Amino acid sequence: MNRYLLGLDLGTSGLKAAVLDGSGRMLASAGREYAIDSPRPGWAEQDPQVWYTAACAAVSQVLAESGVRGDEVQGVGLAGQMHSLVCVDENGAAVRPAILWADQRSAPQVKRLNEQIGREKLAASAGNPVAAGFAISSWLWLRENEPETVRRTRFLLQPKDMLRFMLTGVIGGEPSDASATLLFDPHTWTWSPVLLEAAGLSPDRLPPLHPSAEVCAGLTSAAARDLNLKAGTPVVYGGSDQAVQALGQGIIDVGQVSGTIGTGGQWFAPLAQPVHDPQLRLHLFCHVLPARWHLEAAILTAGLALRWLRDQVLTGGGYTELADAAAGVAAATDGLFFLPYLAGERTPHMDPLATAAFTGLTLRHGRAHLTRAVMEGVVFAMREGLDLLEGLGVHPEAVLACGGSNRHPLWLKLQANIYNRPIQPAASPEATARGAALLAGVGIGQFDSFSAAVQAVPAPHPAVLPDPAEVEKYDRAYPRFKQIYPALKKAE
Ligand SMILES: Nc1ncnc2c1ncn2[C@@H]1O[C@H](COP(=O)(O)OP(=O)(O)O)[C@@H](O)[C@H]1O
Ligand SMILES: O=C(CO)[C@@H](O)[C@H](O)COP(=O)(O)O
Repeated sequence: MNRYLLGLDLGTSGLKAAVLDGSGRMLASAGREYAIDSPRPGWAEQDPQVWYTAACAAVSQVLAESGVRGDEVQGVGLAGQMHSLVCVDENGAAVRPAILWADQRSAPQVKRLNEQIGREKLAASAGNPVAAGFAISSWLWLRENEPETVRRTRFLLQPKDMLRFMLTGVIGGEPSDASATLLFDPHTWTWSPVLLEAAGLSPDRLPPLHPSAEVCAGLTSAAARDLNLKAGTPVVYGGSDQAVQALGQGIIDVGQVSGTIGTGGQWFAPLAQPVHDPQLRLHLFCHVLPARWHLEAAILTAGLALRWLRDQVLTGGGYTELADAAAGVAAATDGLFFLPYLAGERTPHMDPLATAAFTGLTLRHGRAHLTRAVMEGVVFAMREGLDLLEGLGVHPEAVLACGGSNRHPLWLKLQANIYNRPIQPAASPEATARGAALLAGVGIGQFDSFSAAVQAVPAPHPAVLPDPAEVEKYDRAYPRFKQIYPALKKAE
């Protein structure tokens, strides 16, 4: 009997599935998109049933495309969008739609929580800043606005924990996602008494926690029928999409660092000890490996800024055409800068009200200059995250570049020159679904270690090296970029 692994990546805009063979090589991947519901401005919700339906469709397709039979799948792993809140009743049924990480309704609760707990206590208990859309903040909003939801809620879950419950009938959680709720203490790997008290929650309202790679339970007969898999197939606890993506890219050891420019931007740096930014501009979360943490910088609008420019401003072009033209104009083009805070910002400002701006516009500037400024602005914003990592002792020799931005050489060159480091473009698409399947492989004993699991991750493409002349230009421009946010804040 062949031994195949299935990984499910429950993302914000869709669910992806991947099938790996026994060595960890990806045979096929497939996905289904879904909407983000916004019943009021600033709200972002999804009905968990939509995730389940997407999982059924994506799994059917990936089995068909890989030629793997459902009964040949030996283990299922999960990854999920982080921070979000799913409230379920005593039968595990969703009490209301999930409130997603992108939801901004809880900004007033965040402000109050910060005042009530204070930065020092927050740093000691959670090692993290609180943000709107994190489970703790959304829960505090529910307490003030939906008492009936609060009364009916038995467990607070994360999205992939909800999907796992729908697959196995078992409620549970694991550290990588738990640490991103802000109800968890990443120093002790347990729910935090300080934060639970602040949220008015008793610990039994949170799911019991298990290692990410541990088998939770087998697929129920009903789920097996819906997914065309075998009843009883083991499902592991899974992990947060950032940590599982890192596993799927082979980033498990200290010193390896990835920088992602997708819709948003993220830095991911594994740690052997928990270290947090005393000013709470970075996140400290648990990895999916035991006794390993990671620092995360989260930039809310990265590639999305180019999409905004393409769709709302310079209508009519494609990404490639725009970026090709931008490659033809000078670096840090004539003093034109773009601050990419189109939807507020997390790292470094943790300011949901931050806004975007072009500065230095003149009659000389056209499509190509605007595009270049937008792409440079995104990479400058990422550099601020890298600087914070360096301040905490993370000095990567090279950066593994991930995300849709790898599709254009200008994005890669800008990263090499603005970070002044070799950029290795990741060769592995669908790294999160791959990582989820690898986690299942560890859980069922197909791989005897995480290091063995990542052996089949494809090596990155050849590195893009910094160009000293461009590095010098960007080193001069970067301090000017950093002055824009405080200057605009002062002018408000
Ligand atoms: N051909 C291209 N040229 C330049 N940029 C691109 C190209 N294709 C994708 N991108 C960038 O990648 C972003 C999408 O990244 P991706 O990782 O696919 O998104 P997601 O976060 O939804 O998975 C786009 O918003 C765009 O900025
Ligand atoms: O906010 C974060 C990480 O802190 C995101 O990684 C979310 O977890 C959602 O990811 P996508 O579904 O957009 O990939």
